[in-house]
Parts: sequence; structure tokens; C-alpha cells
Amino acid sequence: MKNVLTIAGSDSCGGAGIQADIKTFSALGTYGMSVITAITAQNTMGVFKVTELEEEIVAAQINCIYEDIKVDAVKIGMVSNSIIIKTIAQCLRKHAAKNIVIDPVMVSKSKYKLLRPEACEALVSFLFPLAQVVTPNIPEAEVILGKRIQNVEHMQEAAVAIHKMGPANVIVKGGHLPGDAVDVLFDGQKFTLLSDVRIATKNTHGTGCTFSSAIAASLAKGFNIREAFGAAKEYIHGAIENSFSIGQGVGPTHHFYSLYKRAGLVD
Ligand SMILES: Nc1ncnc2c1ncn2[C@@H]1O[C@H](COP(=O)(O)OP(=O)(O)OP(=O)(O)O)[C@@H](O)[C@H]1O
Ligand SMILES: Cc1ncc(CO)c(N)n1
Repeated sequence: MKNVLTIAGSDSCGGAGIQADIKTFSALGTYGMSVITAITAQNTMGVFKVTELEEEIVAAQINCIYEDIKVDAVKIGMVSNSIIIKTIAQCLRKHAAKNIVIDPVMVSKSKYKLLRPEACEALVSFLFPLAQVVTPNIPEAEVILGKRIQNVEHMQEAAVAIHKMGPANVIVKGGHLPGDAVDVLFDGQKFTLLSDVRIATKNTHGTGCTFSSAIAASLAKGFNIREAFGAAKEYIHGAIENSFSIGQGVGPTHHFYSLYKRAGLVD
């Protein structure tokens, strides 16, 4: 069994954040662990309150895990302030953490700010250089670079520019552009583009969290970055295709659809 850690925020309605990450790790046959950075009160309609945790308890959670358990990959999601960002960077350096996947979460689908604007610089300068891969969506890449991204060519340029900020690989996700869902990987030398038909659904709560967690689980299993990208793209496609409506807003993706089908729990 490979062990995968998520360092992220808790999503009370279970569609994104820590909860989506652990479901993804489990569905992909890895053992999931968590370091919680913030507690969000959210549902399918929006984020209503956020409490950031103290950096001491974030550091203690990370140290506890690394001092006892071999961590095969770590995914970092919502980290809302620069003190917690610096603490995480320090702890991961101390433990020589490997296979670090950074999803630079900034704003929820409902437009709530999950990263303090003044902390963006810390995220880039302290965490990006530690990453095996960073996975910004289009609005995140636009904030990081201060530039509009309107097509696949712009996504490729953005991947090159973000690569210069220190990560070994960059995947710019195209979920926010119209048309097919095209994602761009840049490894410092060449591009890999993966494209899927866009699934017509409103239920895409947590797609970014799920995608980056699938990459982390795949890296933990020994896949190289291109293989991990392919496995994550396939996983997110199935999870969105089988997404469902709970509540009144944006519903979650489905992590265990193939297991449920085999067990006769769904049609
Ligand atoms: N409707 C869709 N159909 C197919 N693939 C999609 C769809 N929406 C997003 N994707 C894919 O899902 C993955 C996540 O991309 P997306 O841009 O939605 O992430 P995100 O905006 O970070 O998500 P979140 O809002 O949860 O943070 C990418 O591989 C993207 O191409
Ligand atoms: C805790 C958390 N992390 C990430 C997202 C992604 O938007 C969210 N909605 N909530």
C-alpha cells in the first residue's frame, strides 16, 4: 500500500478539499492521510465561513505523520495565509518530502476567496520550488502571472512562465475555457496536451481537488508525470460523468462509481 497525504482545508459538504482528496486516494487504491489547514462551512451553494488553524497545529500534524509513516506523495490544496504557507514549506523541507503536488487553490466555484490575496506571493516563492507539479486552473494562472488566458496557446505560454517559478512540472487546467476540456502539461522541455469532451453537468464541485489528488496518488504508485497526468484525466472524467445532485447548487463528483456499479448499488 502507498501512503498519500493531503494538506488542505476541510469542506463540510464533502465535495472538495480534504474530503474529496481522501475519497480519491481511497478510490485509487492508496492510503489517505490529512493535515487540516482550515475549516470551511460550505455546501453546494457556497462557502459561508472559514476558520484558519494556528500554524503550530498544522506543523504538529505534518511532523507527527512524517516522524512515523513513510509518505509516498503529498498534495497541497487550500492554504489561506502566508504564515501557514511558510510553516508547511519549512516542515516539508525538514522531512525531505517527495512527490509534492500543489493545487494553488484561490477561489471557490461560488467565488469565495480561499487564499488571502497578500499570500499569493508566499505560495509561489515558498512552495512552488518544492513541487513535482503545480496544477493551476485558468483564473489561478491569470492571478499568478497577471495576464489573461483565453486559449490553448495562452495556456502553453502560462505553463512555461510558471515553470520558471521553480516547480519541476506545470499542468494548466482548461476546465474554465469553453469547448473541450483541454489540459496542458509542461515538463521544462516539452508539452503534453490531454483533451476530453466537456461533460454537460452543473455538478463539478471539487473537480480541481479530485484531479490533483489523483495525480498525487498516481505519483505515489510510481507513475511518471505523464502517466500520472493520464490517469488523473481519466479519473476526473469518470468522476464528473457520474456526478450527482445533492442540495440545491453545484453537486459533487462520484469517486466510487465503478465499485458501486459492480456491487449493483447504482444503475
Ligand atoms: N465539464 C467538464 N467535462 C470534462 N472535464 C472537465 C469538466 N470541467 C472540468 N474538467 C476537467 O477537470 C479537471 C479540473 O479542472 P478545473 O479547471 O475544473 O479545476 P478547478 O477549477 O481547479 O476546480 P475547482 O473549482 O474544484 O477548484 C481538468 O482536467 C479539467 O479539464
Ligand atoms: C476546502 C476547499 N478547498 C478547495 C475548494 C475548491 O474550490 C473548496 N471549495 N473548498
